[in-house]
Amino acid sequence: NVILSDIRKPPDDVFYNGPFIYSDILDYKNLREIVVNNRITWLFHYSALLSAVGEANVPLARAVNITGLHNILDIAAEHSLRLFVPSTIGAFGPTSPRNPTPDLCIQRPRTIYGVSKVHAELMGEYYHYRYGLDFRCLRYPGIISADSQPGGGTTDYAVQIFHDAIKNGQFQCNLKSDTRLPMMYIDDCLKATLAVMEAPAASLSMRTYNISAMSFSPEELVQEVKKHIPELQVTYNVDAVRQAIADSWPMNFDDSNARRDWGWKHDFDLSELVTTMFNILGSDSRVAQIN
Ligand SMILES: NC(=O)c1ccc[n+]([C@@H]2O[C@H](COP(=O)([O-])OP(=O)(O)OC[C@H]3O[C@@H](n4cnc5c(N)ncnc54)[C@H](O)[C@@H]3O)[C@@H](O)[C@H]2O)c1
Ligand SMILES: C[C@@H](O)[C@H](N)C(=O)O
Repeated sequence: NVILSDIRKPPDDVFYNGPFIYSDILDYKNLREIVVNNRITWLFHYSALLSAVGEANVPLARAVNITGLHNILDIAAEHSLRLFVPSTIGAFGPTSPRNPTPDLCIQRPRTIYGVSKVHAELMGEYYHYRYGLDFRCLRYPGIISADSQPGGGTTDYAVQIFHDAIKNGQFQCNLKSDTRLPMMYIDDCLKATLAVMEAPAASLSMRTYNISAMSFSPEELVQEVKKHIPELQVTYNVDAVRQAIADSWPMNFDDSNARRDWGWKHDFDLSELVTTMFNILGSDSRVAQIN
């Protein structure tokens, strides 16, 4: 049984497909009430400000990503919950090895987002060793999905291109054409998340794992998209903030520990990702046109 929550109004498909409640992670009493009243056992903590919006509002990012995490850790420890917190390629920085980036290496990110995620990784591991909290964490690549709009991150372009290509056959990319970043289709992301949560504790040699599926640059994505929409017109208008962030992030992720410990294996490569996105968004736009 799953309860979804947010501080934003849910879309129809979320609202009509199961319980949805308002929950602000900065409200500790309310979190406790939800956990107690619903006898919650596992908590997936997704609330955060992403990299680009975090740089635009550091105080809010600090509150949500750091104070919010503290609330979640305390609630989870107090009620013996199994806790999942996503980390990110953004938890690495310019002094980390970038191609490939292993699980254990120097982590000196230069964004509030990255700093908050390194903090989450370390605090979760500390609570695990200090209080026995069952903390599990995956470092996600840029996640690409058809059912939500990009949330203000550096990898947003790789979602936006599909919407713009279908809507008007034009796309303006805010990263340089050769900026290579690790990416993943949402189904693989969810598969990995459930797998690490269900893995026997004895199989986990670490509490925080890199996961990887593919890595591409805007120009490589454009070539693949053009196989479906050959007339697509692409221009580049580089956003300096996002470009600086992307240039400090991993180009390829080494996820060999996840593959060895709990059998992680991705299903979607670039070509399958693009075909799937067009299948979903294409049928959505045909339904919208009919309506
Ligand atoms: N999308 C990606 O590419 C990606 C990659 C790596 C890691 N992650 C991680 O996955 C998580 C979700 O990312 P996303 O892309 O869905 O981001 P998103 O911005 O789309 O969603 C974040 C959600 O947090 C909610 N939120 C903000 N403040 C809140 C508060 N005080 N209380 C409760 N909810 C609050 C927002 O309303 C929003 O719905 C984040 O932790 C992010 O770091 C995402
Ligand atoms: C990579 C990830 O953490 C997020 N999509 C961002 O760009 O901020």
